[in-house]
Amino acid sequence: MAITSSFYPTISTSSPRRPAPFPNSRCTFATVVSSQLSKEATKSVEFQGRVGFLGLGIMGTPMALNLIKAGCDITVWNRTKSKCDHLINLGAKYESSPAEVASSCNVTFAMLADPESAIDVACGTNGAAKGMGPGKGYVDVSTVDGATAKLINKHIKDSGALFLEAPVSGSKKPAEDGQLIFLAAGDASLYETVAPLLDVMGKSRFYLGEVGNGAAMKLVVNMIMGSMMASFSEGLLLGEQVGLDPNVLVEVISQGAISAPMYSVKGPSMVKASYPTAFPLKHQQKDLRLALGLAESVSQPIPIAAAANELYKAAKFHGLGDQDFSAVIEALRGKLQHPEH
Ligand SMILES: NC(=O)C1=CN([C@@H]2O[C@H](COP(=O)(O)OP(=O)(O)OC[C@H]3O[C@@H](n4cnc5c(N)ncnc54)[C@H](OP(=O)(O)O)[C@@H]3O)[C@@H](O)[C@H]2O)C=CC1
Ligand SMILES: O=CCCC(=O)O
Repeated sequence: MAITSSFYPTISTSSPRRPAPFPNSRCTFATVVSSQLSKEATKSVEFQGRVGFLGLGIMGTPMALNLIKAGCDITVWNRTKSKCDHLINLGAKYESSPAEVASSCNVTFAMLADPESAIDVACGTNGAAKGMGPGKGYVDVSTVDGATAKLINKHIKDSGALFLEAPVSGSKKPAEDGQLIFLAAGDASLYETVAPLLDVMGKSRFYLGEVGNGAAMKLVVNMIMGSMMASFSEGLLLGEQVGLDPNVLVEVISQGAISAPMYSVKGPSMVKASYPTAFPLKHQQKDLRLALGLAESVSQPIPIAAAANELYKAAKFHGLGDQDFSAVIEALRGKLQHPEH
C-alpha cells in the first residue's frame, strides 16, 4: 500500500503478513538458520527476498547478525574481507564487490563510516548502483549529510531501483540487542517493504518524508549528543579539580532533571579514564562537522556545537579517534594542545 503521509512515527517490532514482494527469491522467513543461532534468536522476520549487507564495522556486524538470527538470507561484503568470516560461518553468503551483492539481492543495506565511503560503495567502480535495477532497493543506514544521501539516491534511482536513507540512533549495544531507532526517508514503498527488516534490527522507526530529512534528523540528534558529552566532560573535570568525588557527581546527575542514559553508562568508565569503543570519537567529530554544514546552509548559529567540535578535533588529532567519543574528556585535561596552537 502506498504511503501518503509525509511524517508518521511507528513503533513496532512485528508487522502484518503481506504478499511476497520478491516471489522468485530464495529467502525463507521465520526460519532459524542453525541450532547455534536458535538459542540466541529473539525476533523472526516476515520478509521474502535476499538481503545484502555492505559494511561490517561496529554497527554493521551486529545488525547483519540479527538479520541472520531472524532467518534472513543474507549476503555480505566488507572492504576488509576478514570481517565477513564470522557471519559467513553463521550462514551468510559472500560476494566480492558491492555491485555483486546488489545484483544478487533484492534489497541491500549499507552501513559505512562516512560520506566518502558511503558514496564510494554506492556509486564508485563496482559500487552497488552497478548491480541495481528495477524491483530492487538500496537502504543506506550510514550517518551522512543530506547532499550525500541525495547523490546516492540519484545514482540508485537512475538504475531503476528504489532508495531509502535510514540512519540509526543507538549505539553498539542497541545494535546487538535489536533496539535501534531508524530515521528513514525516501521511497515510501521501499520503506514498507523493508519495515520487517528494520523491526528485526530496531525498536522503532520514523518515516520522515523526502531524502535528506533522515540525515538532518540524525545530525541534529548527534550534534546535541556531542555537545552533551563535551559539557559532561567539563563538569567531571571541574568537580575533580574542586575535590568532588566524580562517582558521587555521576550519581547526583542520574537522579536529577539532566539525567541521561549516556551519563550513567559512560560516566563510570570516564572516571577511570577508560573509553571502550562503542561510538568512535572520529565519527562523532564527523557528525559535528556535518551538523555545522547543515547549520551553515540555513545560517543558524550553533556556537555550543562549534566549540564542542574543536574539542573533538583536538582529541582526534592526538590519536583518540578510534576510542569511544567519551575520550573527548582527555582534550580538556590540559595535557592535549589544539593542533593549531
Ligand atoms: N558506532 C556507533 O555507535 C554508531 C555509528 N553510527 C554511524 O554508523 C556508521 C558506521 O559506524 P561504525 O560501525 O561505528 O563504524 P566502523 O568504523 O566500525 O565501521 C566503518 C565501516 O565502513 C567501512 N569503510 C570505511 N571506509 C571505507 C571505504 N573507503 N570503502 C569501503 N568501506 C569503508 C569499514 O570497512 P573496513 O572494515 O574495511 O574498515 C567498516 O565496515 C557511521 O556513519 C557512524 O557515524 C550510527 C549510530 C551509532
Ligand atoms: O551515531 C551514534 C549514536 C550513538 C547513540 O545514539 O548512542
